[in-house]
Parts: sequence; C-alpha cells; structure tokens
Amino acid sequence: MSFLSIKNIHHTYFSEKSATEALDNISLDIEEGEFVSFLGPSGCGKTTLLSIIAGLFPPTSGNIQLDNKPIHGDKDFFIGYMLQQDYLFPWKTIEENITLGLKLLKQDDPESKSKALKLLKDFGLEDIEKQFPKQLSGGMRQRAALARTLAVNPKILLLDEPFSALDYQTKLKLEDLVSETLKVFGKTAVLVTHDIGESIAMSDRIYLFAAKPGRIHKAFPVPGELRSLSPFEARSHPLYSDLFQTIWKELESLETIGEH
Ligand SMILES: Nc1ncnc2c1ncn2[C@@H]1O[C@H](COP(=O)(O)OP(=O)(O)OP(=O)(O)O)[C@@H](O)[C@H]1O
Repeated sequence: MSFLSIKNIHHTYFSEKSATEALDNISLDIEEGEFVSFLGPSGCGKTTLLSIIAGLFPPTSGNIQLDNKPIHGDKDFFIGYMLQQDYLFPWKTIEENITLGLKLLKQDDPESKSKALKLLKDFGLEDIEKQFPKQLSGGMRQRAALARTLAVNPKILLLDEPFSALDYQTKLKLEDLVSETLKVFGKTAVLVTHDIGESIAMSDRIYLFAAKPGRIHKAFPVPGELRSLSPFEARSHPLYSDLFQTIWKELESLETIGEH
C-alpha cells in the first residue's frame, strides 16, 4: 500500500437546511517523500480533503491510511500543518515557539532540542531567536513556522496556501527554502494552492480538482527535469511553460463547463 492511501472518499457537509457535497469519490496515492499539489477553483474541496488528511474530521465515507494505519483516532500520527497565517504565539520568542511542540509532546530531550535549534540556524533565524513574532517580517515568521512544523518531525506536511499572503519576492525565496528542506529531510508533503506556477515549480504531481461536487478532474505528473531544479530555476525551463499552458487550458475548460 502507498504511504498515503485515499480510497473512495466522499464528504458532505450537512446543516439543518441543506447538504453540500464537498468531495465526490476521491482516490489517490502518495508515496513517501513525494510532493503533491491540489490545484483548482474555489470551492472544489481542496481544504476539505486536506482537513480530512489532517484528521480534523472523518470523511462521510471512504478510507484513508497513512503509513498503513487509519488516520482517525491514532494519536501517534504526526501531521505538520503550515497555513497562510503563521499562528506563532505572540507572547513567546522565536526560539520558544520552535521548541514548544517538543515540550508539548514531551520530546524535549537534548538531541531533539539541538536538532530544532539547528533548524533555526539553517533557516537564517539565529540572530533573531530571542525576538517576538511581531518584531519580524511576514517571510521570517513563515520561516519560523516552517522550522516549528519540522522540529517535531512530522510524517507528512500539509501546506494550505502558506505563501499566498507574502510579497512575490519573499514567496519565491520561501518556495525554494521549503522545497530544498523537504528534499533534504525526505518529507512527504501536500500543498493546496490556487497558483499553477507554484504547483508546477514545487511538485512531483498535481491533482487538478473540479467543483460541484469537488472531484479530481485530472492528474499531471511534473517532468523529472523540473524536479531536479529549484522552484525558482524551474520557472524558466521550457517544460514549465508547456505544463503551465496545458493546465491553464484545462482550468479554462472547467470554467466553461461551469458556466453552462
Ligand atoms: N464547514 C462547512 N460547512 C458547510 N459547507 C462547507 C464547509 N466548508 C466547506 N464547505 C463547502 O464545501 C465545498 C468545498 O469547500 P472547500 O473549502 O473544501 O473548497 P476549496 O477548494 O478549499 O475552496 P477555496 O479554494 O476557496 O479555499 C464548498 O462548496 C464549500 O462552500
């Protein structure tokens, strides 16, 4: 079985007056160390699926397993979440924020702590470790959030539009840092994004979702030539432009279908 195995997931949100079918028969497999993106128009169920992978709630039906174990109810599973907002604790220093997860999990042995502090250094945060989040730029705060997420050594990283609130230059730099770090750590990751370019530059595979109900429209493997480059370098490769055009046309066709 694959590292993350999702089989025939359906999800419906029920309220007193209505039922919204958010996901219709989603099946996909992600191998350990792969980087996969969920791309698609608003409301196509990307965040719902990411939340189910995170174990925030179970799907209405279907099966999901991580590392051969069901996700729900298994407290050993370790899932790192990185969001648009950094959610650092404002009253704690950057160093305290990064080591906090270790304390909560009672993993703050000297070795884990020194690994966490090394991340701080690797991410260029060592000079500001005693500062508080509000003293830092958005890019620095996201770097600290990434270090905090990796410090607890999660099995999988779920990235929900983590770059979308940043200015363009910072976003490109952070994409490179995240991509390089995940390759070095061999981490499995799922990125939710609206940005076609970002999904091509960072992923091994892209799932394009369609809406109403949310479903996988098509999967696009990213050519290996791009995977050996940094996201920044990948953006100027001809294969990047080819895939961009292909996905753009598919997205347009989805919108046309939606208009009728
Ligand atoms: N808590 C909820 N209760 C009811 N309906 C919901 C809830 N959360 C999401 N939905 C509906 O489920 C569908 C999928 O939503 P979801 O947020 O997963 O899509 P998305 O692709 O992540 O959208 P976006 O890109 O805008 O964030 C939408 O129709 C949305 O309105």
